[in-house]
Amino acid sequence: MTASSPDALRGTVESGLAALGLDAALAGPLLDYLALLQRWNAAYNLTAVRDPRQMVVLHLLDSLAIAAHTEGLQRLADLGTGAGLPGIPLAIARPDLQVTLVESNGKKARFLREAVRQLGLANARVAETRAEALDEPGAHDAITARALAPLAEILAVGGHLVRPGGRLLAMKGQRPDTELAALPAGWRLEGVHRLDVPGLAAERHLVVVERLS
Ligand SMILES: C[S@@+](CC[C@H](N)C(=O)[O-])C[C@H]1O[C@@H](n2cnc3c(N)ncnc32)[C@H](O)[C@@H]1O
Repeated sequence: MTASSPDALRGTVESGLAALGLDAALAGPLLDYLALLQRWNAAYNLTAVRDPRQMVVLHLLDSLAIAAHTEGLQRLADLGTGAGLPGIPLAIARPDLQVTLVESNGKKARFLREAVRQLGLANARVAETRAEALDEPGAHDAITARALAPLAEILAVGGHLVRPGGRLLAMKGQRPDTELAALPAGWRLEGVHRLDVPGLAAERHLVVVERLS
């Protein structure tokens, strides 16, 4: 059995889910998403990560490492979601969470619509638009962003989507101290949380910023 065989991949997903305190039953739909992503990636170039085991760790498990921080949220917008990261794994893991996948690139949005349809994700929808043009002021409990922009820029393009008291959940590598020093007025740093991504040695952090009332 190689590290990328179907059984090995399932094992990596299941042990990752266990480490994150998530249900092993999520492995099926997560692997369905991965298969779809691999299939479309051949023609659409959706992600530079092509090795299946790397895709499990860097995409699925990395996204799910913030699942615990979405507890209690009802509406979330994932800005610059690309191929659906972290939005689709979160929508799979949290069927009670309404996820809006915000993506301006037409090819990626097309993939997202197909993924939502084929995976039967009733709690996810695609907004093919730039985040700054999304006319849903204060409609979301939180916005997420991974590999999108510095914190101040994320808030400039998508801060209007967050309700007062709601949050930005920004996924970062090393602790982004320079970005933290440049937070705009009207926002308060709630915390910087170290993320443990199963199978990943690199440092990962989640920055949580609250919109003041
Ligand atoms: C580097 S990719 C990251 C994708 C995904 N979040 C991930 O972690 O794999 C950034 C994505 O954001 C999209 N994007 C950039 N600026 C945007 C904006 N203002 N509104 C919506 N999407 C945007 C790009 O089209 C691209 O797909």
